[in-house]
Amino acid sequence: MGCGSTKVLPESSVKNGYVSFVKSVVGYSHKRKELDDELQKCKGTQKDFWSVVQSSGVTGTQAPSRVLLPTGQDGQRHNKVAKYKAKFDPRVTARYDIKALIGRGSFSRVVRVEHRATRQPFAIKMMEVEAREGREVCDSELGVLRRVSHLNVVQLVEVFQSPQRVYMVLELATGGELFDRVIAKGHFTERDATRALQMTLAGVGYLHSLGITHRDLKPENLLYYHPGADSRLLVTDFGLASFGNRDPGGGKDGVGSGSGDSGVGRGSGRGGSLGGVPGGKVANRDGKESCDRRDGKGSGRDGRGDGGGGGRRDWSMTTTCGTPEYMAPEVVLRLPYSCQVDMWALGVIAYILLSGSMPFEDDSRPRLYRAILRGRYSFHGEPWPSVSNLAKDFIECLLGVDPSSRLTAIQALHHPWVVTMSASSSSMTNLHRSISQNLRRRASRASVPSSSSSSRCPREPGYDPVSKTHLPAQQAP
Ligand SMILES: Nc1ncnc2c1ncn2[C@@H]1O[C@H](COP(=O)(O)OP(=O)(O)OP(=O)(O)O)[C@@H](O)[C@H]1O
Repeated sequence: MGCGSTKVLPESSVKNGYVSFVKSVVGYSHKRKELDDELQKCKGTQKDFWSVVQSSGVTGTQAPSRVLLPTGQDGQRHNKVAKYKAKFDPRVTARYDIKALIGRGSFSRVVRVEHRATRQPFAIKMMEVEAREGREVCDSELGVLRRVSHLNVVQLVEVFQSPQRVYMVLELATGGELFDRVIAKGHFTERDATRALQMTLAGVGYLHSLGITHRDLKPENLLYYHPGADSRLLVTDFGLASFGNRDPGGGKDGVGSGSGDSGVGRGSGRGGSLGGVPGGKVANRDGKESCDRRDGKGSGRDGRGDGGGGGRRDWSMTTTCGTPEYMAPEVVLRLPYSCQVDMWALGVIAYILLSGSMPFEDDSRPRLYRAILRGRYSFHGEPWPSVSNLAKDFIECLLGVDPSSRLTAIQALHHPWVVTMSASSSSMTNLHRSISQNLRRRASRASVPSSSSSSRCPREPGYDPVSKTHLPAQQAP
């Protein structure tokens, strides 16, 4: 979400045409019509489906993953899938039947596949790794995915590699993005918000306990595993993730090239095993739920004890990356930062989840950054008068400009709002109407191109994007 905001990659590569999830939710039907029309026109021609999709502005980010190709175009879909299959390594197609396209990212395409022997569905994320940026994003993603095993983190099943491409076989999430569901439900309360946040916090706390910082948490990267009401939520997209200085594997995973397929299974005991992955999971795959704790926290606030475990993680990262609207002040300032940047992003997500609007938003990137640095946001307008004070306190505890003042993931899980609301069974205020209205309002504004939407974030150390000057190395936000 973010007004045509541009994701800032660790290197200077910038994702073009990044479109907000609000547009995806509200504007998709319109785009879908345009896409259908365009596909009709090029029926029988050699025009590539992807060029149609791209020129129509319907990207993987925009299109809800369930809506893959236009309906009523089955013949054409068949041709396109056939054409698309040709891009797959024969080792992959020998094992998996490519069914349909789910979406595409900056360096990737994600398809729905079926394992030929077990008929189990999976997703395959195919990443182009010939260019440096693609390889780096892939290295990062694979480095994390190889190490993780948790119910709320997307699970890697196996990997195939060639010099040009890496194919990651992942568990398939069919439940759509977090906000698809908020919109689709027609009814959304604080209890619903806390349940989504609980699952996200469990996944993020697990990552932090391994020394992994996601660095690009936002609603588009939170996918429901299945369409049912009891579905778990998965944290996905580790292209910007970092191990900081605490790489449990003793170094960044290289993707390698030209090798054969490789089982994964690291730490999860499931390497190369295709059977039973989606269905056979048990809570907390590795049996651990130790989350990070920051020293000096969790003592003075009721209900915010951290449950113990986990020492202070003091690794530092300095690279500016992420999606501007979700960037923590210390990232904006290019100060060394920690996994607490994810907690800031979760504060932004909680704010959006409860209101359908963004805490920090501005067409002008410098003004946006200025608001972030000041921690300036408000609880004015609908539906905030109907939102509980505890919910607002939760957000305030995450959107602290000083990273050490923010709750950690485990502390956030113990915040009284999360604990009481998620357990509540009484009916609560339906926030859906206000949320939808705010999302729609944003979407209509987002259709006006922003002057800052394609600008790049300079990467020099100490550069202050607000003043456009260089700051002293350790200047506090
Ligand atoms: N395991 C999965 N199951 C179902 N859908 C998925 C899965 N992984 C990714 N997707 C969907 O595939 C699409 C492309 O995802 P991908 O991670 O490649 O790119 P992105 O996150 O949209 O963009 P970028 O990587 O540039 O940030 C998205 O719509 C995403 O929701």
